[in-house]
Amino acid sequence: MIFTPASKPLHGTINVPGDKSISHRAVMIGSLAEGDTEISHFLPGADCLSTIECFRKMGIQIELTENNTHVLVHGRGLHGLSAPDSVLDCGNSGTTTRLISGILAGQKFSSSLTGDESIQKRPMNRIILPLSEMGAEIRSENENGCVPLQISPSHLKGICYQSPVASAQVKSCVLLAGMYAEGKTSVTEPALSRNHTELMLRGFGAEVTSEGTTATITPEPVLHGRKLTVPGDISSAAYFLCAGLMVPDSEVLLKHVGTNPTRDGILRVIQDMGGSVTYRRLLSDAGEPTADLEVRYSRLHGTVIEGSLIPILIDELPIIAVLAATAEGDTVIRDAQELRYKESDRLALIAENLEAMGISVDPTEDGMVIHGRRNLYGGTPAAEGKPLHGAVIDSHKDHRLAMSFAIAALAADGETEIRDAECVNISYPDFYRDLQSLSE
Ligand SMILES: O=C(O)C1=C[C@@H](OP(=O)(O)O)[C@@H](O)[C@H](O)C1
Ligand SMILES: C=C(OP(=O)(O)O)C(=O)O
Repeated sequence: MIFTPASKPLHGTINVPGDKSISHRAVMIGSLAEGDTEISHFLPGADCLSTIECFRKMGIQIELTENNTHVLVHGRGLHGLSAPDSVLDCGNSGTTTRLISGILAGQKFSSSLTGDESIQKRPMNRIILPLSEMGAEIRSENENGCVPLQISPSHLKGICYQSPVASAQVKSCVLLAGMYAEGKTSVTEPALSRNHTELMLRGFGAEVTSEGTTATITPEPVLHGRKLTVPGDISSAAYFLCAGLMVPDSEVLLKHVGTNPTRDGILRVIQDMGGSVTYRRLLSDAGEPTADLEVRYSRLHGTVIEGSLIPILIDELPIIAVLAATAEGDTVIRDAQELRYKESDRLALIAENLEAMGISVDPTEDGMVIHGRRNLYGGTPAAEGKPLHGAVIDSHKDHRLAMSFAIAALAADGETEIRDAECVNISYPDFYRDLQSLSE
């Protein structure tokens, strides 16, 4: 797909699609609840649809309406899943694979799960190890620490797990398995990752406590089906936040964005870089805060992004790197080695693609230094003086790279071609339509 530079300021309002993490969890926890769960503003991305298909295969009736953004889950209780008659396909979704494994470890039936080419390369030992410690029978079929995974019934016992990584998927997997264990289960992480599982389990009636970076669950909760509205995904809003900041004289309003403090690292970084974002209409539902975010073009400078900030902006690092490329001075990213284990090696591909667009980048083992070119950006959206060069970008079918470089193309001095651009379907099916709407 071909992208052209912005020829005028971006203006408009985006109804940000539902949060991917929360959409997955609503289907999973709703399936294990007693009675119906009605989910509004569900994200109809391919990843969340994979989660729905997996639960349908285990006997849960799930109805989709309103262009798949309204979901009715007929929950069957904590022990109401039935044995799937074929392998569970998690598609491209790490969240589906890791969270569902925790649930499957507690079932009285055997199951196997797999996913696409990218999922087959992603590390699963990070969940196999703690689940095995709980007594689960889980193994990687090819003994390479990846899917396909085989899970057989077993007796689980609660553990206190010290996770070596700040990963919400690992934490959630262990907590979900903890619902079926004997005794309490707790997970301590090196830094706090997104806490949607803890908040949602609590909202459905489970006893889950959080103290610092430790979350603890009491087993055998009775979960009650409920109505919930999924906040807009800050990871999707991120592309338009950055576009609005980058293109001179732009002003964009992003509606009903989730601003949970375990997800809002990008807003902290933008503030640190000198960006203007105004919060309006602040609301909160079951512990999940939301706001309308108004973003304006700003003259940005480089910053340092490291430590406990990393897990709270992990999926936004590709677009933050693009933003940094258009800022004045250097931006340093450290402690982000986790980015190598996503849908692609995002650290390598961010650096490679920014360089293809004329930005000088010094890659490191756990991050990079980006030498921003803001000083070359003349302060008008005209093609002359743009900080980046148009280039051919290989997304490696990674949705976050495709979207990040579609935004980079706005600040480039010629056409940019993005390969496999349709992969945005994973987390933001209407991304290109929404992007286009800001230039009309
Ligand atoms: O729990 C979740 O919903 C997610 C956790 C993060 O992964 P890790 O747990 O691997 O950090 C994130 O990158 C992913 O997009 C969604
Ligand atoms: C890493 C991501 O998702 P997942 O781990 O669920 O595949 C992502 O959406 O950027």
